[in-house]
Amino acid sequence: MNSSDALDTLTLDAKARKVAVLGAGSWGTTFSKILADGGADVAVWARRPELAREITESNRNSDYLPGINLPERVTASASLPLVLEGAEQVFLSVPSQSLRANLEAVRELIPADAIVVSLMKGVEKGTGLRMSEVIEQVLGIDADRIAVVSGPNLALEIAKEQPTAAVVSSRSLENATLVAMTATNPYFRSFVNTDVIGTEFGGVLKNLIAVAIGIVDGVGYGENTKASIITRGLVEMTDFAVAYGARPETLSGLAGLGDLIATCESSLSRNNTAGRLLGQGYTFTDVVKQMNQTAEGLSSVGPVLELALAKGVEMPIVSQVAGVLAGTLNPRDIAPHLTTDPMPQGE
Ligand SMILES: NC(=O)C1=CN([C@@H]2O[C@H](COP(=O)(O)OP(=O)(O)OC[C@H]3O[C@@H](n4cnc5c(N)ncnc54)[C@H](O)[C@@H]3O)[C@@H](O)[C@H]2O)C=CC1
Ligand SMILES: O=C(CO)COP(=O)(O)O
Repeated sequence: MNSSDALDTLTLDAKARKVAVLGAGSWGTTFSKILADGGADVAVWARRPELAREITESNRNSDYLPGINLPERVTASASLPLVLEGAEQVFLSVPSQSLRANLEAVRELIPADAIVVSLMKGVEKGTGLRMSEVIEQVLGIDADRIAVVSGPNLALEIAKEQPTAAVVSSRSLENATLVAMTATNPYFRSFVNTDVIGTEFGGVLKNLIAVAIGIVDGVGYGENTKASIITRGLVEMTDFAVAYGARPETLSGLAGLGDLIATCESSLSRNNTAGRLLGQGYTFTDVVKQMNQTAEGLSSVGPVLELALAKGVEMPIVSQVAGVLAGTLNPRDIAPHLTTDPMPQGE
């Protein structure tokens, strides 16, 4: 059977029944709720046994999702073998820079046919690899068995069951579809595509533009400045992703424009919040101390600029963000730098 025949025979019965989620932060926990509300039994791995206990016994994760009740189908443990046993799909939601070490610990435990799904939006420092590439390298599995999820997905809004869409991407459309069926419920709808590069880079790059938006917000600039940065930011995102093989339409979809809008507009966004603190005059070190959740943009700005340089892609906004993070650019000076060329540019 070729893959399109296999797709034709897929029915909703093919939804995974038992899944594992590694990482019990705000997104890992929220995604567990999405999967459970879609009908799966979800085992979550939490590093801290006391958090695992709170999730299983009280159906709560009060540090990350205050006020949210989790479904009974979500249970948690600090034991990786227990969580991974029998999982048909394994979702990964740890900070990007910790993925490699975490994968090394689970390499032998992931069930042989399980689909491995990245929920993360970062690139690895030092290698510049996307999360699906780190998964492929460390686990040594075929790229068809790897999927990524991205989109306008602020965790707390989804945990409150506000209607939301995302996109699941895999080189195998069949596997993307299996994951999307499992990650669909009355308030969360997953679409599919096969552009893994565009889907992953959309999530990485919008974080950097959201940091820029936070910075100008913190300075006190208004809507024109922000709209200019969002619009030109989307051009930077698209140029970069296409140079690495993405399809441009992916960047106009949920994983690109969709996520850019959500992250740039919301004070729930940690990247936006980190930028706002920088714009208010806090140093990078102060900001890192104040953030008690992951703001991936702060770690991915360096590797993204290295990747851009390697392909000759100009990223004036991302470069300005790097300047503010390094303390070499006054946040007030970020806005006019939407191009590096003093001559008028074609839009
Ligand atoms: N929170 C959100 O709204 C969304 C987050 N994401 C992505 O999901 C990924 C995870 O982010 P969040 O859950 O939001 O972060 P978080 O900061 O809320 O939680 C991270 C979790 O990983 C754990 N952790 C920290 N260091 C670790 C390590 N070295 N090894 C293992 N676990 C470690 C923490 O204890 C925590 O449970 C990020 O790549 C983020 O971009 C994607 C979509 C939405
Ligand atoms: O990815 C997200 C929304 O889609 C979450 O954004 P932050 O990581 O900036 O909170």
